[in-house]
Amino acid sequence: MRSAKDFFRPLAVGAPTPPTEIPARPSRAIHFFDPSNPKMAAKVPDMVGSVDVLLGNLEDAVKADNKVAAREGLVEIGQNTEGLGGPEAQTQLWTRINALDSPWALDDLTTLIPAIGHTLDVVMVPKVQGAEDIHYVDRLLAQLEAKAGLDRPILVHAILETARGVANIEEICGASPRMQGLSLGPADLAADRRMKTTRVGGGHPGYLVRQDPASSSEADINASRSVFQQDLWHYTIARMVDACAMHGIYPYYGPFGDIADVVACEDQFRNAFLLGCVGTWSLHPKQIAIAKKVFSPSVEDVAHARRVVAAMSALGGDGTGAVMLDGKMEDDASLKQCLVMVELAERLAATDPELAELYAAAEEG
Ligand SMILES: CC(C)(COP(=O)(O)OP(=O)(O)OC[C@H]1O[C@@H](n2cnc3c(N)ncnc32)[C@H](O)[C@@H]1OP(=O)(O)O)[C@@H](O)C(=O)NCCC(=O)NCCSC(=O)C[C@H](O)C(=O)O
Ligand SMILES: [Mg+2]
Repeated sequence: MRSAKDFFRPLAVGAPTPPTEIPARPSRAIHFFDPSNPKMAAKVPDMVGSVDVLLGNLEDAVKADNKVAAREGLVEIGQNTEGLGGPEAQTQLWTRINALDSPWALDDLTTLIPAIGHTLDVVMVPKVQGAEDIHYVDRLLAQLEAKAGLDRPILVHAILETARGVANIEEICGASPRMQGLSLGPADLAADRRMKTTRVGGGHPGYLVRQDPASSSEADINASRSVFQQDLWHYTIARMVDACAMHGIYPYYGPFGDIADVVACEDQFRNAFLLGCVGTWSLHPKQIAIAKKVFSPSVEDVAHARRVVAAMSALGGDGTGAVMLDGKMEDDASLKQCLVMVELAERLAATDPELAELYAAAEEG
């Protein structure tokens, strides 16, 4: 275990100082593209400015024969795309490297950091099993940053895709000051857990609770009864939210593979938003708008939150006391929730003019 005094010291001579806080940059949609796919790569410049994060995916969904082309394609994009990546950019540049036990992960990092380390904001690491995986990436990044002369640390994001990773979730989140967040990897996680599903994220019609029968007679048991589909991912997302909040980092949903079902996609994203996630992955251009809508607080919620803040301020501004608003009691605890909402809205509005206009109109109206 590292001593508390060493925790914020660089892990290599000449590497940038690790961050003491992870900036809350907008990251509602982490849009995945395959840099070896010319059609997808061609769309990247037009997406800059309108999506919070563009992620060059090097891992699953990229064919083995294209691994080198994907890495080189990402270098080309990172070096030549105006406005993409870096601390001031509206659109961050992330990558998902190959798994640490694969033949490609080492070359991914040793190629990308010298070539585009100055614009690369976050490295997403798949199939993280425990703190040891983060420690390995942490040290290697420090060495590569020092060698490349970078002046800011690249952050690390872990995907939860194994039962061991979920069991070690708190130690993963706290393994390095570089840890930026966690995403759910529902497809790999389902396989590792031996869940009996075949989907990439989302619900399952068989995972349900049925209304009690009117009586224990055979007729009533076989009668039609309401069923309520449950969320397969609730437990894991809730664990992620708590572990991330405890460590001051950010939880994200992950992939929703049924690209055609935009309605269920929105529902699944909203569940994650309500539980505390700050964003999700987008696999197809049409999922970007869904993610941006869901992970931005609604105009109605922001308007209500502002009213609570104003009512509690009128009471003295120190959070003590209680008021009635629309028949409901508001106090310090609801004020704190409302401040989460208002602060998120302000942060998003600062980089999203459309949203800024909507929130401003609600304030005036
Ligand atoms: C899912 C797709 C294979 C669908 O592609 P396609 O059939 O080409 O869709 P469309 O014909 O509707 O595409 C319309 C045009 O848009 C371009 N396109 C498609 N997707 C993207 C994209 N992500 N970024 C940019 N541009 C995109 C198409 O090229 C078409 O262009 P044009 O012909 O010029 O009009 C495809 O969307 C895709 O591969 N998406 C990414 C998949 C991915 O990244 N998967 C990995 C993440 S999920 C995962 O790994 C699981 C996880 O780890 C876990 O364990 O749970
Ligand atoms: Mg996966």
